[in-house]
Amino acid sequence: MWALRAAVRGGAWLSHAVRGRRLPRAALLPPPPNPERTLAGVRGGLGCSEGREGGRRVPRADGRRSRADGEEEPEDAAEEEEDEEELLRRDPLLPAGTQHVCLVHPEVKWGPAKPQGTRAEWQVAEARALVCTLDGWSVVDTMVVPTKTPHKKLIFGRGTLEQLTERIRGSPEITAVFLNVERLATPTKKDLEAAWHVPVFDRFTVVLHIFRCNARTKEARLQVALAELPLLRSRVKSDVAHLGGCRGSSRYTMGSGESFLQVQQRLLRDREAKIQKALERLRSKRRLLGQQRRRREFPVVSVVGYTNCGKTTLIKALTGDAAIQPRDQLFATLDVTAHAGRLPCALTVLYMDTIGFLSQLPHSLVESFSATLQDVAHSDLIVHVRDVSHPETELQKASVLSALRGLGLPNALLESMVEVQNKVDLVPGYTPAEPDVLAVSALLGLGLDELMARVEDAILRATGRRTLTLRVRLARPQLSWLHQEATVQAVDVIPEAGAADVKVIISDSAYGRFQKLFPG
Ligand SMILES: Nc1nc2c(ncn2[C@@H]2O[C@H](COP(=O)(O)OP(=O)(O)OP(=O)(O)O)[C@@H](O)[C@H]2O)c(=O)[nH]1
Ligand SMILES: [Mg+2]
Repeated sequence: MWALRAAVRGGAWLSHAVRGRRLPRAALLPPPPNPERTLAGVRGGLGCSEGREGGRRVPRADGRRSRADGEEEPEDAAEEEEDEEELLRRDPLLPAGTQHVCLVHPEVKWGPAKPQGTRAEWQVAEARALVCTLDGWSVVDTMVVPTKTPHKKLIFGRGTLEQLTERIRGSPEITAVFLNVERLATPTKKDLEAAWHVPVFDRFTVVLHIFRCNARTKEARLQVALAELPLLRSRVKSDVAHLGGCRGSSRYTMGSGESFLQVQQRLLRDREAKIQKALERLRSKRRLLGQQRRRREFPVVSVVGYTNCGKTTLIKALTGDAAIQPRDQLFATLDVTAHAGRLPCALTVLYMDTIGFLSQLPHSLVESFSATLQDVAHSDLIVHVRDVSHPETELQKASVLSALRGLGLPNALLESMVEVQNKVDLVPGYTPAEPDVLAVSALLGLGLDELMARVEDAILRATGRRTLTLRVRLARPQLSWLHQEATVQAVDVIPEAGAADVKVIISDSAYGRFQKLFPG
């Protein structure tokens, strides 16, 4: 799934610090002479229009395209598409092939840095699940290592670090270390790699990689590219610091008047602006689709929850959509997708499958995906799915609720949220402690009728729909209008009157239009 190289690199030069086994070949290359080329060519993707040849556009020396009006915009849709594809081209984050990972979990036992509401063993289980999500990766050793200094450069005290180093270096089967911290500063990563002789990864890189592998639509892929920028920024800084030691970081390059660092930072700013612009284009298209959907008045049910809790499985069960493929994987779903389903009253609703939450999800990842989650704000109902078989189910719930609060959703939407406790088949004799929740097994189809009835009730209330029986004349187009604009539940024809009594579920606005069109 992944090509080699970028595993331990923050650019080609990182390798100076990482000597030992299994070094990627490209990491041993000398630094390229031209920083623009370094980013655009070697790292693949920064400064995306630089270095392109052929075609109608000629890049300026600074890599930007000029237009008569001074605007720097793609000229047509095909070019936009091409630009987007180029933004998405990048080096792999993790090495390819089989990896035998040593999972190191720094445990803070006391003080303000001690994580609340969780236990080391649960955090280790989640970290293990993240590693095992990667193709060909397995955990061969797990160490929970106490630390009083998690914020210091090397995370552990000297003696502990020495013991850890001895154990890792004494285990030749270990090919990588997953250090279960949110983000590793580049110098820390380099020092640990130099000490341990294997690549070291943090949660950010692993989660980002999983996101990359699972992002299907262009929007999701661009969001991942946006989330990657902090990683590229810290690499640039560290590359420059390294260069400073051996070649002089503030050297001005190619007569441009910019220092090496400035060139690279500019390329990153350009890249960020281009990604934002491409995302905005895609989002405005989506907004248009949303408006069309609203015009047709399909109520929307957003299905949210912690990753792997069973959201996709539940939607599949509720809609019977055979094309949906749930997977036992963290972050299997990265795109918001809509699936039509019918409620018992025959009303069609759209279930929106959403990206799952993860506690301690790196901030920039959450931020870059928050626009996707903004869609939740436009739904008529939120269904919060929980995996009650998970040991950390309460913590997961708290983490989802706090993320939802952070989205600034309307109060009415938060208050009407339906909680679904899933995977009850894995907890024999399970009964929910709370009165208002529904216990289901999406996989076995248990409890779904009750859930549908609850969704129906909430949707009718939230969308101002009601059930009415309307007398229509058969000679007039009222019945076909109702079929199109409302949900017809029953038609009782009265032949002698040339009329019918029609039972419909109809929104307030549609009923208003009906009365105007067919007065009397
Ligand atoms: N035993 C059991 N397994 C379930 C149930 N619901 C889902 N699963 C399993 O849980 C795993 C994850 O299911 P998904 O539906 O992909 O979960 P998700 O919440 O969409 O996950 P992400 O998209 O990765 O956030 C799959 O292996 C499902 O078969 C259930 O009710 N019982
Ligand atoms: Mg899913």
